[in-house]
Amino acid sequence: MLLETEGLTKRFGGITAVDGVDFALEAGELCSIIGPNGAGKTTFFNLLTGVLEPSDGRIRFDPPGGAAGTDRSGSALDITAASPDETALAGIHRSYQITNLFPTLTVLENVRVAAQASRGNDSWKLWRNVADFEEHYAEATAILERIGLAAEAETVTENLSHGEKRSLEIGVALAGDPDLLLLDEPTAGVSSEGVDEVVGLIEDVAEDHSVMLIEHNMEVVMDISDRIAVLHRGELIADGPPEDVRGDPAVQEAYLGGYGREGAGDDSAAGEGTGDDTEESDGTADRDGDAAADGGRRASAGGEPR
Ligand SMILES: Nc1ncnc2c1ncn2[C@@H]1O[C@H](COP(=O)(O)OP(=O)(O)OP(=O)(O)O)[C@@H](O)[C@H]1O
Repeated sequence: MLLETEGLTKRFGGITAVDGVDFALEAGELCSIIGPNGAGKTTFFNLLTGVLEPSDGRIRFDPPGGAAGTDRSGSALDITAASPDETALAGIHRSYQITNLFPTLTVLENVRVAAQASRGNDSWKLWRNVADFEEHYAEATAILERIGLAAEAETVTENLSHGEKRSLEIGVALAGDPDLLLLDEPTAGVSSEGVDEVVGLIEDVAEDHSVMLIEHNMEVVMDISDRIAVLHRGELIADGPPEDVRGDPAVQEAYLGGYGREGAGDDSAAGEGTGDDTEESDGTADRDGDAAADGGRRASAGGEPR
């Protein structure tokens, strides 16, 4: 098992955002995490990457080649209390829901800086070794080729299209050659033509990485996932292959609201669990319910001290 959580729980005051989640990911899997707004998906990612410390439970990570920077427990690393730097060094990288790029740096520089940072404690010793510096450029250039942005290497990042920025975020997450990539809504806000490109990139990246994906676009989720895990009010209510999850009555009730059910068109949308107000033509869940509260909450979630 590459990643395993046991009774993973996060409480914020009276709210239990992640509630006793037992989850396991095999190496090589592409697993989507779905669920209504506020279900605990981003909190789950924040726990796995050390942005938040669990209130309860454990997280173990067993990268194929081993990893430095965290305590070992048995054969796997116990990363329950690891910091974001430590989880990154262990081999878990992520892309963010809200862009995490340096807007005024070039596309190449964004990936190069990430490649350098992924080397952990050596990253600040810029003068240490010119060869290392060259290596970071070479890695960044190879990543730009892979994500289809080689021609934009010298473009200032803020001038990229939204879809290109999302691809670049995946490129940044790829720097340092992680074992597990966590992608938080990589198609959010991307135009329908752009979505195909981002999805193609995710499929390509999943060829040689394990991937966990938070995604509201059910067309995308059903199409590319090996497995789907469904969170509802912090609890894992379903976990299995797309065809099983799609037909699961509890999932239909909590989130899908008719999506993929017999008689419903494949363009029906996942929703908020009411099944009555979320029809959209692109198969994307309605996420507008409490946009204002959402924005404020995310700002505080991202900045919460450990
Ligand atoms: N830093 C925080 N402080 C207090 N409450 C929080 C914090 N972060 C998240 N929450 C609460 O935890 C619950 C789960 O939020 P989370 O952002 O993980 O859900 P989500 O499934 O990612 O939602 P979305 O699809 O809207 O991104 C919500 O009730 C949210 O308000």
